[in-house]
This record gives sequence, C-alpha cells and structure tokens, in this order.
Amino acid sequence: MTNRPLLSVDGVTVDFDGFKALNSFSFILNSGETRVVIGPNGAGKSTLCDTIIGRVRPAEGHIYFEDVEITKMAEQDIVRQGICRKFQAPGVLPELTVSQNLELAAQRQYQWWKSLRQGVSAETRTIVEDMLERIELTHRKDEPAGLLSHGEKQWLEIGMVISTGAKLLLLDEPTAGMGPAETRRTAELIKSLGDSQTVLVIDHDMSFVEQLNASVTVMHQGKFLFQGDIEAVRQDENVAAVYLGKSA
Ligand SMILES: Nc1ncnc2c1ncn2[C@@H]1O[C@H](COP(=O)(O)OP(=O)(O)OP(=O)(O)O)[C@@H](O)[C@H]1O
Repeated sequence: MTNRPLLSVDGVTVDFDGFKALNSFSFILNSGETRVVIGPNGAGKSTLCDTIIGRVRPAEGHIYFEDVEITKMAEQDIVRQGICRKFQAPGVLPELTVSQNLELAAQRQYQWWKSLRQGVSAETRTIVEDMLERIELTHRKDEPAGLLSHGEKQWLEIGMVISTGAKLLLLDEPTAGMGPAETRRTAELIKSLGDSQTVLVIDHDMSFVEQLNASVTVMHQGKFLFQGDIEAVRQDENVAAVYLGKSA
C-alpha cells in the first residue's frame, strides 16, 4: 500500500428533500488499501457509494479520484476513470455462460453482443481462466450463469468487478445472502488482491470485517464517526454507543 490518495471525499453533503443522508462527510482512500465502511442501518454507506460513482449528486463538497475532480462527472465517465461498483444483488447476465460474463468484464465491454461478435483475445482468455480458478468456477465455466447458486453468482460478479482491472473496486455487501464458508472464501478472494487494486467494502457482517483484517471507517447519520482497525473500532465508546452495542 502506498500513502498516495487514490480517492478523496471532501466535505460531501447529500440532501434528500432536507434529509442529509451524507453530512459533510470526508475521507481519504490510499492507493492499494482495502477499507471497510460500517455503520448502522441508514448511516449513509450506500449513498456514499452512489455518490462516488455519480449516481447521486452531492449538494456540497468535492470528490477527487487520482487528483481529477469527478464530483459532477457522468456515471460512465467515472467508470472510465477506473472505478467499478458491485451492487448488493448479483448483476450477472443469466443467459450467458460464466466464462462469457467474465470475458465481458475483462474486455470492459458492456455491449455484450459486440463482444461476442468480436471474439476474445488471448490476453482476455488468460485473465478469465485465472479468475475462474480464483472464484472456483472452472468446472461450471460453460454453463449459463443463471444456473449458479446465489453465492456462486455473487462470486462471479466479484470476479467480474476484479477482472475489469479497475483501480478502485466498490463492493456493496459482497457477502449478502452467503453462509459462513462462502463468506470466508470471499474474504480470502478480496485479500488475495493485495495492493494491486484498491477496495472499498461495505458490509454488516462483523466476522467478515474481521477476516478482511482491513482498516475500518465507521459512519453514523451521514457523518464520519471513527477510523481504525477492528479492535480499535470494538473498543471505541462512541462506536459502541451507536453501532456495536446494538448489533455485534
Ligand atoms: N433516494 C432517496 N431518497 C430519500 N431518502 C433516501 C434515498 N436514498 C437513501 N435515503 C435515506 O438516506 C439514509 C441513508 O441511506 P443509505 O442506504 O445510504 O444507508 P446505509 O448505511 O447504506 O443503510 P443500510 O445499511 O440499511 O443499507 C436512509 O435514511 C435512507 O432512507
């Protein structure tokens, strides 16, 4: 991990008809780090992701990605800067095979009919084969993605997000609906990235957060509350009062 900021969120406020889902929220993500954002329901975690990716526009504040201001950029231009987001629900194309889904992501080609027509380069094939092994889906690569289990679809989509080669991966509850074994393997997959990609993870599952062994940012009512490792988070009285005391 370097200490070079990749993403800077600076005093961002998101106002939904007078309700501040983000309230002067600031934080910095360094290149190569994995950061987990936690906080009680309604803390503003998904709104933070929506705002970074350009789906929600802040009323105040600025967002910089690699020194480029992206606050007012169109969503597709923000993606082109090198940010890729995975939503809570799997977003795979069910009628295409597992391999084809990964090929689309690796080619950063979302008009899948074009991609299928153009064929797949040797480089893409290598990326896809490597990812199939890492997400343990090689044996199902030629099956339609719609036939995968929920956990397998989640993995496929995490694999797709990684395969885009985006510099910043936003993973919104990647373990939603997974059991303990699947959750463990998801943590291993994210950890295996090392500092090759920067990852921002939102999750409620404290055992997953612990397994990731990453720095944690705690949000509450749209504001920054605390940052530290999981032990420091557990010991902080303010965090305990608003979050861990209730749900961990
Ligand atoms: N489009 C919207 N219009 C009005 N209010 C919204 C909108 N989107 C989110 N909110 C409100 O903003 C607050 C923050 O929501 P957000 O989904 O960001 O929280 P969260 O921390 O991700 O919560 P959860 O853990 O439950 O997913 C909530 O009170 C929510 O009801």
